[in-house]
Amino acid sequence: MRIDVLTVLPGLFDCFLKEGVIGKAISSGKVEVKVHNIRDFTTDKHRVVDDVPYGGGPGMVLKPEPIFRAYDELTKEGEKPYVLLTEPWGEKFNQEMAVELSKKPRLMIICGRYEGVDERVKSLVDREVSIGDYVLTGGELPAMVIMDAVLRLIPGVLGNLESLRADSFSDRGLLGYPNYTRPAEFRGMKVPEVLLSGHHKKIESWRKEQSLRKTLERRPEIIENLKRKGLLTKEELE
Ligand SMILES: OB(O)c1ccc2cc[nH]c2c1
Repeated sequence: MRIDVLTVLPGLFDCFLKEGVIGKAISSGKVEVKVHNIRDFTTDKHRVVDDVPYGGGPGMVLKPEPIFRAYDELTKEGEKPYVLLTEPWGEKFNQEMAVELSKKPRLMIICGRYEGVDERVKSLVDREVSIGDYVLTGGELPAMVIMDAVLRLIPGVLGNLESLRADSFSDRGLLGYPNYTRPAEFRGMKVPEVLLSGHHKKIESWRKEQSLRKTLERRPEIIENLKRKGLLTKEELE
């Protein structure tokens, strides 16, 4: 997969693209991520990327020309990207969307700003996406959240060990089961006996039950959504 990111703050992505699972996936060539400074696609000497909104009002709006120039330049060759715009008012991002996006060969993420982008930019956009109902200073952090959730799903990115753990449970958006490690007792708090039993079938069944129980308690809408889509097995529904 290739991802092109358009942003006025490219420096925010430096650590994200160098460290951890995502950093390894990029350095190994499993995925390609290019971050582009929208300012590099301006033509005036002051490299202006935003302007005051027509009709008045607070803040500044990202101008359409530099973004269109970037899009035209970056799509001259190769497959056309599926274009996302990070916006506070976008469609709520979730695991289902992450799975869908992970199947696209190429993405472009235009990072919105709180004051917004010129409406005409949306003629380039396939999906306006929000990571939640809260005010941020820009769409760069949402872009990193989206990339992290999507890129970890690319075959080979998580590596062998981790991919064994990435079962259909987490990828259906169900909450995880409780995790423990040594010591078996700490300040009077004991690890559940089943996890010490070495009985893999019982452990797997306990973990599934814990995950379903936690999801039902904290995010019942996820269970309802999976039920509606027939994505819960008969055993899981019991
Ligand atoms: O919730 B979000 O995903 C989101 C996206 C972009 C911006 C820009 C300013 N606040 C934002 C919030």
